[in-house]
Amino acid sequence: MSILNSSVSINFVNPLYWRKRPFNHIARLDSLIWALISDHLTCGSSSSSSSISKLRRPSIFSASRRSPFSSVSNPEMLDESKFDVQLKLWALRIPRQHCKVASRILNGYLLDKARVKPITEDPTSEENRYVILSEKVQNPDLSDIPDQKLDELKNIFKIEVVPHSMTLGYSYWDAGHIAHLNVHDELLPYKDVIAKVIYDKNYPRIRTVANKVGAITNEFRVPKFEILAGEDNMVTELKQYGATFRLDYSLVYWNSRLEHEHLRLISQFRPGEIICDLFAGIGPFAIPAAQKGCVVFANDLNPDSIHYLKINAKVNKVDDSVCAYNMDARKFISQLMAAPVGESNLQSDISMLKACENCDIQANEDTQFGVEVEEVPDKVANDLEGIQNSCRISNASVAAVKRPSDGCWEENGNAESAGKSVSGGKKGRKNKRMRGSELSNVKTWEHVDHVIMNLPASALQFLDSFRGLIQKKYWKGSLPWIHCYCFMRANETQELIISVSLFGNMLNFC
Ligand SMILES: C[S@@+](CC[C@H](N)C(=O)[O-])C[C@H]1O[C@@H](n2cnc3c(N)ncnc32)[C@H](O)[C@@H]1O
Repeated sequence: MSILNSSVSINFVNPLYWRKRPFNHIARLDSLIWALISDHLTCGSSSSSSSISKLRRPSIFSASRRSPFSSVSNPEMLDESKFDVQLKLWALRIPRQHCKVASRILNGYLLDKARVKPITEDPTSEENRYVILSEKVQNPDLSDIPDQKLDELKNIFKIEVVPHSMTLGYSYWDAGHIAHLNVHDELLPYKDVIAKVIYDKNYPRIRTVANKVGAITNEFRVPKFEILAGEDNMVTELKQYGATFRLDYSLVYWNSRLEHEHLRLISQFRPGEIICDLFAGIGPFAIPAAQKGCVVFANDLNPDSIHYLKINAKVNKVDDSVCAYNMDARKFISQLMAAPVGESNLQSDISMLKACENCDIQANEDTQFGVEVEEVPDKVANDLEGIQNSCRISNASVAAVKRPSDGCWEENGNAESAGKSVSGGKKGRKNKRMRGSELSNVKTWEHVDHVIMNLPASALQFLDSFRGLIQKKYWKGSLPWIHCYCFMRANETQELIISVSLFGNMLNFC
């Protein structure tokens, strides 16, 4: 069959992409530090104040964005309004007596911002209040919220959705314990004094001041840092749209500026869908997708990323629906989606198992944030069966794996919703969270809804792994969406990239 049967979406990442994104908290921290640097240098010496006018602005202040500083040599002129972030959200207008129970039901879907209450007064009536929904609820039809929760709400009151906007301003923004700098060449002679000022003025809130050195060249896309002041500890915790992420900046890839892109893509997923993330990092697609009720097979070549991905799955209580793998993406997808055919597949099952075992979390290793992550032994019913059994499944005894002809979700007596899921995943399986035993029945050679390939520098080169992978005799329902990120040079067009990537790789459905 021809390529037309494959559904591939290529997300073009324009080099200016990051600059177009709204400020995020890391960038904002850069700005605050920049203010501090400016302050220190202008106040500290007259010669440095003259050099300040020649200083290059931090990268977030691109030509397309005005600096928050009207005059960089005068910190008094800091334009705080430039730090404003406008949130356009949805809220439920609810009789005030039902707010408490509504908040309980909507747990995980409420606005989750430090120091901001998700319940506020209705400006039009004293009898009601607004329950503000999180950014991940993007549609006023509330299709991002599980049906079961909506049904529960509807049994109590009539749901009324209203738009709600709010501004998080300069005073709102806070920073984690790491001040992460990107000191430009002109400032390098001052780097230690800059770090000392930041550290002294902000300790104990900021306990580590680190500077990024050199360009990122390694395959794991991890920047190198030098510690300029404080303790050598790059482990931190941050939040994105309600999910918590732990990571070691010195070991894994992380870019807070991708938050909106993560959110945009996840808003396309429906509960019950099967997602494969080939370059998952520490899980910014995988964790929220699982929170939405998807089943996620997440892979990354960097063992440290997988270590934190597993921790993050546990911390966010979705470890029963995220399977983590530590392999090269090409091998991962070929093994994940290949139909089981006798002995050759046994080999791949075993290698998948090994890949999983290699990155097991050590018992009680990550205790610094007060959560202990325990070793959960792999429970695999039968090595001869599908590779999905190689997931580390907690709190579940794995049910006997069904033959490919069995309905994916029959176990719930919900074959119809299974049918929906596999035939294009309109609404999935009623948003029910996967349990380990159900997860073990997912057959990724029969159906996958979305594949994420977020390694813009080279993801296109992995597209040929799909050639001949999907077998018509096993496959059920529509073909997967392949979300493949790439950079686009000025002299390239979307059409060119699509034609080279797709026809060059001859994606097909055999
Ligand atoms: C640009 S990062 C994206 C990570 C994550 N999706 C995110 O948004 O934060 C790309 C990831 O691909 C991983 N990676 C690089 N080469 C890989 C390969 N051949 N197979 C699997 N993962 C790979 C890196 O370790 C890195 O975590």
